[in-house]
Amino acid sequence: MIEVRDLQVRYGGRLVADVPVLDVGAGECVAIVGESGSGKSTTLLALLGLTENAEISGQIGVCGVDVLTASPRALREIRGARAALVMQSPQAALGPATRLGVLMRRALKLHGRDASGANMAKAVEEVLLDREILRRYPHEISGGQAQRFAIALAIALGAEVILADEPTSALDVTVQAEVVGVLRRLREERGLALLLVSHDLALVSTIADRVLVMKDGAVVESGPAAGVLAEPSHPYTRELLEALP
Ligand SMILES: Nc1ncnc2c1ncn2[C@@H]1O[C@H](COP(=O)(O)OP(=O)(O)OP(=O)(O)O)[C@@H](O)[C@H]1O
Repeated sequence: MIEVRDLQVRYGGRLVADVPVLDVGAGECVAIVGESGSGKSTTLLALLGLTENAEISGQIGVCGVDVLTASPRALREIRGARAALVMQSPQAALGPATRLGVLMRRALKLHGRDASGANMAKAVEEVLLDREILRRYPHEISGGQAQRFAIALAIALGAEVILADEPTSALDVTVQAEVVGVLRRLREERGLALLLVSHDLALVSTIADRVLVMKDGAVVESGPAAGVLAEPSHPYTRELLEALP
């Protein structure tokens, strides 16, 4: 679902992300962890061709599409429906003026998907939200509800890949556990490929198969999550682990 080779992203000549290999198959979950500024979000955005003013080299394949050479039309289909991006603060992206149900219906129609009320309610309930939320405006919901709504939208669109940036940063601990449970279930039941970006190694250890540890734009360690967490080989990974509460 995601195949990256020799990805390098530069801003003004400065290398901010250098990722030699990143693969996420259907039903797999890979996490990128690292401190603020290490290049995690840049890597995620580059996968969908969403980095502005960046110089990018290497190869990026998402859902079989070569992102760096794809037509605008192919990129729109990937970004809008097949590979969904769940941001840290999705409320800003949702805009203030339109009810969530209307937003969802528009997106579904735009991509030729099932825009029935039943399909929308099913998607919303799958992420443990009440279907009543479809009548609300974005400013009337919490950050955690907004993240779950973004995941519901991805489900309704039939996304194959979810790219999530700090998927639980806006949530309290109980809701965090619920969202992680939802993501885990989605990958098991729907074979979704998940790429998560997180500071939170504890969260990562409960859901990811593999982990990439980034520092100053470079991947300093990668491998199966259990191995990296149990026996980190890089001092930086040990530091991240020791910083856990
Ligand atoms: N549009 C941009 N123009 C110039 N530099 C940028 C741009 N976006 C990010 N950077 C720089 O790239 C580096 C990596 O940033 P990035 O947001 O990818 O890190 P991160 O690991 O995701 O951090 P955080 O956890 O805080 O989101 C930082 O030094 C940042 O200042």
